[in-house]
Amino acid sequence: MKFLRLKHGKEGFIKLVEVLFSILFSEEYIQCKVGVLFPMEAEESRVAMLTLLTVADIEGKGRGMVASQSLQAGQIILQESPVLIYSAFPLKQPPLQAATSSSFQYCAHCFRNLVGENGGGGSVAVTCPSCSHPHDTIFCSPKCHSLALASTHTPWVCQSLNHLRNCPSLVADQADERQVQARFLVAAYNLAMVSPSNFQTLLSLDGGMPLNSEEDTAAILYLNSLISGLPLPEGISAPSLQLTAALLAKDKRNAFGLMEPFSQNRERSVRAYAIYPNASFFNHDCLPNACRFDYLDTAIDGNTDITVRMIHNVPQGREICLSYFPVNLGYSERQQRLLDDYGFGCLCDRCKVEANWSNKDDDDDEGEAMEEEDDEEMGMSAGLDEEETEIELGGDDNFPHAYFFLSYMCDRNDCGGTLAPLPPSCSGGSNVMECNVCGHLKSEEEMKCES
Ligand SMILES: C[S@@+](CC[C@H](N)C(=O)[O-])C[C@H]1O[C@@H](n2cnc3c(N)ncnc32)[C@H](O)[C@@H]1O
Repeated sequence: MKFLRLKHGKEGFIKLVEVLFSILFSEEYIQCKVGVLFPMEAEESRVAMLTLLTVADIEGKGRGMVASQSLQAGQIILQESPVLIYSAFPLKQPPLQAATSSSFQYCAHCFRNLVGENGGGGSVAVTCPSCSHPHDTIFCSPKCHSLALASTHTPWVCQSLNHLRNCPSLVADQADERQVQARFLVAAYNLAMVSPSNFQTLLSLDGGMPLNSEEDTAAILYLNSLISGLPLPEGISAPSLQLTAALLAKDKRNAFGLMEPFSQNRERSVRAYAIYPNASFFNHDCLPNACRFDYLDTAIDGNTDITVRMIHNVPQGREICLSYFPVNLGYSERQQRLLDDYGFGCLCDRCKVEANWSNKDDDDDEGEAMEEEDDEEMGMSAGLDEEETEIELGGDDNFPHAYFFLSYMCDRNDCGGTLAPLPPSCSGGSNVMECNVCGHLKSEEEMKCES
């Protein structure tokens, strides 16, 4: 098998991994400066990808993405593959009757749905012969299986997941979240072995999260002892507590949830988590100017790629931000989530305005606030033409972002998605908006009729 061949036949590679581990597991590494750590080829590929965007220091936010040139509504500004991807399902076996809603349904490598209209599996699906719970590790095709053997599901991953699934303290006593974190750590340590440069990229991401609580500390201690107990390849020592803590923080701050398709009246759950090398530089804004699309169940290659598109035009030099959650959340919930998950309080223009709203603790849905706005104000905002799609935050002190909600919020029930125009063609910008959650396409005419 590939892993064993590497271990016994390619001493040079193993030496490299050993050196890497010995550096990585030392405390000094975690305190090193990022620039020093990128290998040349990773740095070069970043530069090549980022012709439209520049990574820059942004006051109070660390690094961020800035437009290197003016960007047009709908323009694709970033499309890239993950450096790391792992299942969002706990390790424990679901009861048989729940199997249809579990990881049984997905390819363990590309995470496409194995059933349903886009199911990639069908009769060619392959089960991992070495997994103790083979149903947890199904691949949609022999191709995905062989790709996984060399990357996401190496024999070491297979052995480690088997070990963890048989660990009663994890599968019986720990919360689902802990089991998913254990999956992440296995994926991350595997990355160090199969792609040292991608592992370095992972380590270079933001994640100096201070421990929030005794619970966090206990979780890190527990997970580190769990991972230290895995059968590590010869010559590789157990990971340090500091490295495990740093990896968990990087995951928490940078992982994107790849979601189940939208379905009305059903809460959307996460199918897999993915970490992208450049998309991780986007900071948050509660009124974003770009948004992400993913097309996990498409049949074409690159289904786990992230695509980031501009919501509206922005000039060169402007910071490009995403919203880390649906934009229709209320002020208090947004602040709480950012504090809990990312360790910062949001000071964006929208939050500055909403901080002064007297009912900010009750604002669980911005849509309601919007409906209370008078028609005149809404009509005026909706009347702005394409040339002026830069959002004006100065107009109305009470609800200056009404224009954003009217123009860029999906209005389908329970969706909460953001709309961005389809990519412009050589004949000009598109006037069809796509929702990044439900996928609904809406023409400018429909939008005008509604307003
Ligand atoms: C996905 S990373 C974004 C890139 C990051 N700034 C960096 O230096 O690599 C998320 C982290 O960026 C910072 N951040 C993002 N948006 C911010 C904002 N609006 N205000 C302050 N900090 C922000 C927080 O530290 C957050 O945990």
